[in-house]
Formats: sequence, structure tokens, C-alpha cells
Amino acid sequence: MKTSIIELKGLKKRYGSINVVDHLDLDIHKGEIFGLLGPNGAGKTTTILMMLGLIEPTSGIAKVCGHNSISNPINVKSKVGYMPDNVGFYDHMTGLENLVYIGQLNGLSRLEAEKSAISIMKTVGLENALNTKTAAYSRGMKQRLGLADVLIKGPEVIIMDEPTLGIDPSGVKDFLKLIKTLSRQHGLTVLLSSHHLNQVQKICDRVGIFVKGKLLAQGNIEQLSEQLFSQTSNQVSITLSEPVKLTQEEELALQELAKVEHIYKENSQIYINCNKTLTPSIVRFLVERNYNIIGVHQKTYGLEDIYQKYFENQHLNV
Ligand SMILES: Nc1ncnc2c1ncn2[C@@H]1O[C@H](COP(=O)(O)OP(=O)(O)OP(=O)(O)O)[C@@H](O)[C@H]1O
Repeated sequence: MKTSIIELKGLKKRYGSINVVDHLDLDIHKGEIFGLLGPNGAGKTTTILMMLGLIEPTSGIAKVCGHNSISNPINVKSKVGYMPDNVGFYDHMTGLENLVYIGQLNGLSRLEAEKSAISIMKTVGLENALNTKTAAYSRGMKQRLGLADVLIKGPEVIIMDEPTLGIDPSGVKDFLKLIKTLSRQHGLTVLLSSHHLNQVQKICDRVGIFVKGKLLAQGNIEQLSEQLFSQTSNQVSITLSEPVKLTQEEELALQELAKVEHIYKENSQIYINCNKTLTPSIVRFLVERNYNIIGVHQKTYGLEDIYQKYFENQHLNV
């Protein structure tokens, strides 16, 4: 059975007349990477701050590692490493000095803090910048040091608010890879909030789509895609070894077979819009008529399509 590390039940935060977080139920399991995905103002930061016990919910419960975030925030903080969207450092100090300082604030002796800080800076790829003042760190290096800052506390859970903000694409790729490796190697549970769809898609085991304070859906990409697009028209493209020459009879039969909405032919390709479960029948139909198929491509829906679809629907449903 999966162990829940973060449990939110009916979590709500109201500011004035607005429910910024509206009856949120969510379970995040041990060792998983969960992406809280939503546009600006969706309520992601507010949710995170309630998990950390930094703001009080209007109603509902937030628990982290079994500790109630409101009645027991100190225990929650001892288990969680939180990386805000804008990590601050003492610019006149080096990366190593900053990290040692944080280690000491978290109860390590100077010697322990130094040993641990050097090792963690290697883990996050800052071994060549130990003695560089953080004023000279790039945004990507600061994010890595932010992660080191979190790791030196030895957390069970890492919560990151927009961790890739302002980093260039190759820096983002490396940074996310690092998070995934750390999570897998040390069984760390990671919650990250983001509005960068493609980035989140790459490393998260599950995502929650969060819009206007409500979690509209959660699951892995395949589950979300299935929920949303299984009944939707899907495009299959089939490539033949020769230019397409379907007879009128064949075309009619194909339309009948696949309840095809639309067939489009171009050179050696046939594009068919239909329910995706019909792809095998279409392929069989063509093979039986001696067409040489050299490629079949079925469009798959990524997080961007899913998000767009939910975002469109929420204008109607929420
Ligand atoms: N202290 C506060 N008082 C009143 N309204 C607030 C307060 N804090 C946040 N809000 C409002 O709550 C909503 C959600 O804000 P929140 O920062 O949680 O969103 P977010 O999803 O993290 O967005 P972003 O990515 O822009 O940070 C916003 O409309 C914001 O203006």
C-alpha cells in the first residue's frame, strides 16, 4: 500500500469573499514527484504555505509526514525542505559559507556543516563554485544552491515553488534531472508547483491541474489524457510505400469501418480522424488489400493539450 506523505482534506483558504483555495483533497505518496500545475494566481503558493503551517487554512486539514501543519508546524518543518520561487542568499558570502551557515542554523556543528556542505555542493554540481561569492552566481547556480540549502536539512519531503523560474532551457533540463535523480536515489517525496507545462511533464509521476483554487484533475499524463480525450476525435496517419490510390469503393468501406469523420490523402500518406481504438482495424483493412504500410503514427496528447482542455472547460464548469 502506498504511504501518504502529504495529505490535504477539504483544505480551504478564503480571503475576503474569494476562495483562493477551495476544498482541496490531495494525497501525495512517498517517493513520488508531484507537479501542482496551474496559471498565475491559481492558489499554488497559498496551498504550499498552508502545508508548511505558515498560513492558517479557513477550514480543512493539511498533514505532512503524519503531522498536522496547523497544530504541529515545528514537526512539519523538521521534515520538509522548502524552496521558494526566489531563494535569497548573503551575497557577500561564498556559496559554501552560505550553506555552512544554514547547516549551523539547522543544528549542525561547524565541522559537520562544512563536511556536509562540501558533499552536497558536489551533488548539486557546484563543486567548482564553492568559494565564489553568491553575488556572482547565475540564476541557475542560485537554484542549485537553493536545492543544496534544502538538502542540508536532510528532509523527507522537498517542496519547490516554481523551481525553474528564470533558468535557461539547458539549465532547466539539468536541474530537473537532478531533482529526479535525488528523489529516486533517496526516496525523497517532491512537490513542485509550476506553470511550465512541458518541464513538469518530463519529471513528474503525477500532476494535479489547479485552476482558480480547485484541483480539476489529478493523475499521470496517460490517465489524464484518457479521461479527457478517449471519446475525442483522434488523428492517425498511415504512410504507405507508394502514393495512395484508394478506390472509391475502398474509401467508402474505410469510412464505414472506422466511422471515420474525415479522410485526407497526400502523396503516400493517409490521415484519418476517428476514435483512436479503431487504429488496428484500419491497419488490418489496408493490409488485407495489399497496401504496404511503412509507418503508423497516432497523435498522443501531452500535458499542454490536457491543460488547455481543462482550462477551456473550466470556463464552462467552475
Ligand atoms: N494575503 C493575501 N490577501 C489577499 N489575497 C491574497 C493573499 N495572498 C494571495 N492572495 C490571492 O490569492 C490568489 C492565489 O495566489 P497564489 O499566490 O496562491 O497563486 P499562485 O498559483 O501561487 O500564483 P503565482 O504563480 O502567480 O504565484 C491570488 O489571486 C492572490 O492575489
